[in-house]
Amino acid sequence: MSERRIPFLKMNGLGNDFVVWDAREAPVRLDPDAIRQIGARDGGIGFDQMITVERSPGGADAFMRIHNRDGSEVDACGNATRCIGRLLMEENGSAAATIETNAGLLKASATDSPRRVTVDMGRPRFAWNEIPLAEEFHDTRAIELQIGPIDAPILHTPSVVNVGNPHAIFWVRDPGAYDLSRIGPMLENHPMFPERANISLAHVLSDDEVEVRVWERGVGLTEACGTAACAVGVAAARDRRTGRKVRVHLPGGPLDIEWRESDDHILMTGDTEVEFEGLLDPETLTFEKTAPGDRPILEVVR
Ligand SMILES: N[C@@H](CCC[C@H](N)C(=O)O)C(=O)O
Repeated sequence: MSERRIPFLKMNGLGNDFVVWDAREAPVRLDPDAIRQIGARDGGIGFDQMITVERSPGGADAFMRIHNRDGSEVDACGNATRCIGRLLMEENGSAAATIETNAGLLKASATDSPRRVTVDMGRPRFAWNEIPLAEEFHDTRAIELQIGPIDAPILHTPSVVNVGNPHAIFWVRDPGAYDLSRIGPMLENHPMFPERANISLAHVLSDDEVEVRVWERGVGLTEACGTAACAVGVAAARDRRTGRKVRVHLPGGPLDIEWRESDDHILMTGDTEVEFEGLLDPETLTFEKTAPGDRPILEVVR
């Protein structure tokens, strides 16, 4: 057993779950193999993303580093931003927190419930080379891409958008009717997406409600994906399928998305949950759950 076991928190946003380390005082370094091992649902801690809270070089309350369960480092995670926002607001005793990410500086703010958090995810990007796509398209509301037989495609002409990470959204009648665990990997790794992509199947229910299932890049099927909800909200409004405020229903629950007209920013509001605390042995990669203490939550992971 290693002398220094690393404290962690297990959290989730609508079932999209994370292990969280506080690396502001002492670095936490885990290579992709270790991330895959501890992220595994069978035998590991089990998570969709690993979140490392670090000191912010840009002067925000903290920097948030994001790894997918496959060990890849990525730039954005909407649900984790709400979770880390909640921890930082609790730590600072304030109603707002700033979070630096590789995708930019984000702001979390409190709502009338401590577990419900709003995050300003910044502006969406629509240019083909910002998604990025492998081919030039002037109109990214519906790009030429399809899978299945040429004359009877299974899915086709997705909207694409980057909200800190790449998303493709297929508009369908019934998201539940597709075998997303089979189709998802094909689309995630499609040559059109040089950095791979998060894949959503979306059905517009009304002017302010959309139902969505997501295949996340580097993870697979998840209960919810905050950036996918943002991407769907923006793509739906851009195409006049809905208004600029929508409730996105994901398998794990709803997220409220507003694409604000005044500054083009996307606001996302939804629940966060603390599941348990634990200690990881960085040598053996084994862990144990520990009893919750009576202290600010982020102190637990110091
Ligand atoms: N679960 C996240 C998204 C995490 C990153 C994504 N899988 C990617 O590779 O871009 C969310 O809530 O946004």
